[in-house]
Amino acid sequence: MQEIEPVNFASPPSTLSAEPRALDRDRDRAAARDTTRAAGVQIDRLTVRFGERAVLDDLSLTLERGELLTVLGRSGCGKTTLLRFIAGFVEADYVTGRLTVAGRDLTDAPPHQRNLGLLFQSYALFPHLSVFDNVAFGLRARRVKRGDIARRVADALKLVQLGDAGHLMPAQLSGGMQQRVALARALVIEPDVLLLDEPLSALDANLRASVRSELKSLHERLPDLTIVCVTHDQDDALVLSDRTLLMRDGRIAQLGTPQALYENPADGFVARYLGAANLLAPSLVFPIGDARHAEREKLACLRPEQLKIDALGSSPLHGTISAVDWYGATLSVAVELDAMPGVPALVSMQHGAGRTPIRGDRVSLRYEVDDVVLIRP
Ligand SMILES: Nc1ncnc2c1ncn2[C@@H]1O[C@H](COP(=O)(O)OP(=O)(O)OP(=O)(O)O)[C@@H](O)[C@H]1O
Repeated sequence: MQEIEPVNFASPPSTLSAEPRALDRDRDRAAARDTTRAAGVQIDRLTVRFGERAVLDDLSLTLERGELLTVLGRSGCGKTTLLRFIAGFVEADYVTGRLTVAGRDLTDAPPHQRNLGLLFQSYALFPHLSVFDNVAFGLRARRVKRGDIARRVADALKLVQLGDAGHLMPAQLSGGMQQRVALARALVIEPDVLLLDEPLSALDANLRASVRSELKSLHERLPDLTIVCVTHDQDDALVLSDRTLLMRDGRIAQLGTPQALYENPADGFVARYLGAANLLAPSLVFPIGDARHAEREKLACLRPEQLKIDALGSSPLHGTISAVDWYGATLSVAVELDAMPGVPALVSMQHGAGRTPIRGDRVSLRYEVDDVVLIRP
């Protein structure tokens, strides 16, 4: 069933004159905008314990308003629990720590008072409702006026490029279009934060790429909307994120731009998680005389595209090609290093750039010493 939940429902209409309340509300909103410009979501010292186990362990995090954060990590590391905490779905008994969204302390607020849009893995829409009615659902629950509903639904559908689809039924839409309707439904309530849990995982590879671009352009068109997106997919993180949070066992392994995580991983776990990494003994890649040559506590990290295959020569890295895999535009070449048997170095090269390597070739690997990053194991 549908798991997209606009969680902010209306308070009953006031019997008092609507105008002063509306003015108050507008003034409050304006004030909130001013004072919270820099703070979209703030999490302070969050620990979630189920029994003995801390699923989230003393986690602190501040997102700027309008930032798109992707949350990555292995299965079971606590990604969904983090999202559920923000949404208000983790029972208070299990939680210590505080949550502030758009300047409001929401730690103890029930889910329906948090003004969040949720879009979870399954995007199934209500099959018996038209696209319009699916999107209008949350607004009707909040008792928004009819005319306003029509306008806001039209705006939300336009935002996801489905301005003409309001009259269609879900069964008449492709998977990608259904996912966009689900997004419109999350956005129509004008949430402060959009929480996405694996929003692309039910889509096939092509559709995934296209909905991913939609999401990116949507983020550009809604600069004030803070988005937290849990994903397993590195490409989602690389394409979408302002910043990526890589989690490990309920803690932050590294938080930064995807580029920072890729180019300057904090440790071997991060290096291996985001893209392929060659992790080598520093003595193998730094020349004698370079202080880093003698470094024993660290690993030297070189990405596959930073290695070049060369004729056997004077490079300290040499060995035998053990596999050549073709990925369309690129070739991935595994080289069993003489100095490190059993853990082949990976080289990525453009297909068609020079002679295609052949399994069994004896080769050297060239690299720039300046490209090598020293990291914790
Ligand atoms: N209500 C709960 N009671 C007990 N344990 C729970 C509860 N919710 C989650 N867990 C446990 O907490 C751990 C983290 O779960 P969570 O769903 O946050 O992981 P995840 O990183 O999102 O994993 P996945 O990528 O597989 O969705 C898991 O071991 C899970 O079994």
